Amino acid sequence: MNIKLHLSKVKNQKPVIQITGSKSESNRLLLLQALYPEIEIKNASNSDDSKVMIKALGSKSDTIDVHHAGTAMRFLTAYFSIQEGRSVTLCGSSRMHERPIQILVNALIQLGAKITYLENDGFPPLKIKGKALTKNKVTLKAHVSSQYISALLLIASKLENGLELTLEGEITSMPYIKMTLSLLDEIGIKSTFHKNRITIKPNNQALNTKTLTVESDWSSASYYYSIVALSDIDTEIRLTAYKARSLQGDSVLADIYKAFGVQTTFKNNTITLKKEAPASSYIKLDLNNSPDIAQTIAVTCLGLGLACQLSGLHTLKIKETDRLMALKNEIEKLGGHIQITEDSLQLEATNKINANINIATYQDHRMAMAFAPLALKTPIVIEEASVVSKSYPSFWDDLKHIGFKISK
Ligand SMILES: O=C(O)C1=C[C@@H](OP(=O)(O)O)[C@@H](O)[C@H](O)C1
Ligand SMILES: C=C(OP(=O)(O)O)C(=O)O
Repeated sequence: MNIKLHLSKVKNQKPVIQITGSKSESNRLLLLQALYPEIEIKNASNSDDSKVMIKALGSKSDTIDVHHAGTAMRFLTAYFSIQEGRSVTLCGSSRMHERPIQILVNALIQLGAKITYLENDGFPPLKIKGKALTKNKVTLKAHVSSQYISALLLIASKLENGLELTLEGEITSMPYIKMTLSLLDEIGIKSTFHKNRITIKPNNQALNTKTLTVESDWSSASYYYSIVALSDIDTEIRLTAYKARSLQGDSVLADIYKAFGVQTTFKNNTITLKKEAPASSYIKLDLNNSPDIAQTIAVTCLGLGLACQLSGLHTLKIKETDRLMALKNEIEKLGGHIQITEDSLQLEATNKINANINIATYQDHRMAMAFAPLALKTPIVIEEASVVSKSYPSFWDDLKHIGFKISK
């Protein structure tokens, strides 16, 4: 369903929004909980991707459908590879069947796993016959998706001889690898990461019972950073529940949005975003470590009429959609001038945004959420608005709470 958005001003009572738990942290902890039931999880994400993960891990079926959830696809491929005696078909949405998985599958096969492709080589759906994996050394190309690496790390302590993983080439989305290692550390599984080699010892004993509280999702916070950046000086929005030391790479937003005049303060698990100054005139960023906020930042720049140069975007083409192409199409409809390459985008400064444009969302939650803040500049229509549930089901309700007018 399409929705029309309009917002003249954020409601001025300093609204507080409770954001659901990080889907990245949740999907890691859910998998670890399946391996180590001693773990208790608080503030887990209510996203579709986490619901898919919960359902898959609890399912006895021989066919598991992960829909659009990349983390579920990659993490469960590793998980089912070590479920001895179990045979499953792991499939997803039509887009999931276009998202590459060969690097992970090859690594698991090197460790002894039995995995075959049911349609196209290198892509889901997969047939996985679970067995004990006894080999422990594997080398993997690290520039395509960090999810392959996290998938192996999550099961590493359950491999008979642990894991010695060598990463080849430039490492993409590094904070997500560090998040995986930090969560393992929190539950008592130690690792070493020297140069390009990660080592984890086997652990087949029960862990000490442990409750972990998932921090709220920083990628979801990005849309509020954009809203505040596009608002008048002194506009404030509060978001909860965040931690002083985040495991999420997208917490870099607090630094990045200073250039847009947005200051972040942290108090009692709440962050306050406040527009304090005009934005800089030009934005140049390498987003290799935080690819999920690229769309948000590009649209903030468009809304503020700023030129920007974003690099490190080579993974965007294999996400929920080809995000570079999708951004180009929709920004051009709005009257923006944008050039894209395989791994970057360049936006020219524009001072006019076309009104009442229908923004296509390409089954990508982040397309819908990234363009919504533009309603502060001009009325805008978001097509297939329900896509947001992949990571942030209450997004539209929360926008209403801060004053957005939303009509069907
Ligand atoms: O491990 C994770 O939770 C994620 C890793 C990133 O993917 P890539 O490593 O494929 O860039 C990110 O884009 C995705 O939303 C979540
Ligand atoms: C890329 C994303 O998710 P995934 O790869 O897990 O589908 C995302 O949430 O932006």
